[in-house]
Amino acid sequence: MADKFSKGLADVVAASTALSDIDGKAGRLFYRGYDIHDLAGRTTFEEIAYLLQCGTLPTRRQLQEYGEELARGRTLGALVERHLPDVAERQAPMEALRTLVSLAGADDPDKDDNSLEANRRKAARLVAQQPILVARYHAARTGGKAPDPDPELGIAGNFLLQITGRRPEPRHVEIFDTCLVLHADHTMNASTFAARVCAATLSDMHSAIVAAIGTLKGPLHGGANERVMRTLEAIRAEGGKVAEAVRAKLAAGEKIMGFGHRVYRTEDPRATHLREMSRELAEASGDDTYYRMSREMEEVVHAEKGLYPNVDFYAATVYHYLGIPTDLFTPVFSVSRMSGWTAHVIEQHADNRLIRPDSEYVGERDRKWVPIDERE
Ligand SMILES: CC(=O)SCCNC(=O)CCNC(=O)[C@H](O)C(C)(C)COP(=O)(O)OP(=O)(O)OC[C@H]1O[C@@H](n2cnc3c(N)ncnc32)[C@H](O)[C@@H]1OP(=O)(O)O
Ligand SMILES: O=C([O-])CC(=O)C(=O)O
Repeated sequence: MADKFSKGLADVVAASTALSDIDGKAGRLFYRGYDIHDLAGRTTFEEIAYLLQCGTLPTRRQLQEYGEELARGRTLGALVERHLPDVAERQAPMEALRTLVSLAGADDPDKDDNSLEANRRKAARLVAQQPILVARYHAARTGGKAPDPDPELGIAGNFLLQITGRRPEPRHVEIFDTCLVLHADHTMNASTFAARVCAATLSDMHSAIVAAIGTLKGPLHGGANERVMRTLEAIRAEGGKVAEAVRAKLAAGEKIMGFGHRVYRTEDPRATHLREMSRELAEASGDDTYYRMSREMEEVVHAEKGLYPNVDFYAATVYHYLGIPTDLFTPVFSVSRMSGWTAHVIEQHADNRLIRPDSEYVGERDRKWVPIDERE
């Protein structure tokens, strides 16, 4: 029996990892030893996925080969193709992804193989397929057809192309690529932990990813980015009184979406980049209302609660200005985090032990069993 109970496993070290590291006091984040500030804006998402899954930043040749593997891997299987229209009609985006990734597991050529090599191949396919699943889902529900991926564009550019139906501006591609880089991995966040718990039973890669998608969906985790935008939209529709709206929410005991973090005690280093990209896109769009509202919200929440924005806060307006539909914000998060989740499953399988914590029993004890006819 463990001697200490920590609600929400706060401050409990639940795994060892060589993938990412956070200094919550200093507000620093590292992927495999590289400072996020050195990676953001300088590396593509494909380089980061390779870094997480293979351990080093790729050479040009390795990146070329990895790009070819991703291009081959993005073809969807027969089961996914068959069920996609129904799923798009009946399920909300994150539910749909949970279903479609589960179906992709049945289609996967390595489905019965948990070896390191098979896991790496599955990881590349999952990274390649996730943006396609989101785009195809969106096309199916809107009755359109997603444009074919353009071999000149990477994952970021092709995603914007397929979602908006237009060839994206080069700067928009750079910005979105940076967003994907910033969301790729984040130590023992809830969805990654869920993936590792599943993988630690020696279950397969796709099962672990389905667990992760279901976990990312929640509003206290990845689902917050969509809620941020909905909050901004609602405040704008009611006259744009940000300070008043925030104070009313706090007075009602509501949480302000996009603020606070379990680990950071200062600014989330990803928010620093996202704020700047939001500002740039807002100014270029000719309507910076949502950016200005976000700045004001940040000031009020800090003054009232001492809380900082997390990764979900400015990601919302960045995606909005890039023309991504609001209900696809959390799916976009999953497009990036797929690189981290899959790397964590590889890492878990490579040095496994069942994850099975203890619980503190708070129920009644010593109750007497009573036959069913004598119960009241
Ligand atoms: C990618 C991501 O997952 S980033 C996080 C995305 N989630 C959100 O943005 C949702 C809003 N934020 C939150 O709910 C929390 O800050 C979490 C879930 C991120 C972290 O939760 P925890 O570490 O468990 O902190 P907890 O919820 O206990 O908060 C500590 C205190 O700060 C308050 N607080 C924390 N976040 C907020 C917030 N966003 N708005 C208002 N108050 C907040 C809590 O009410 C609590 O106050 P109390 O001690 O007076 O009860
Ligand atoms: O680490 C966390 O708890 C949440 C988070 O910021 C992430 O998953 O990116």
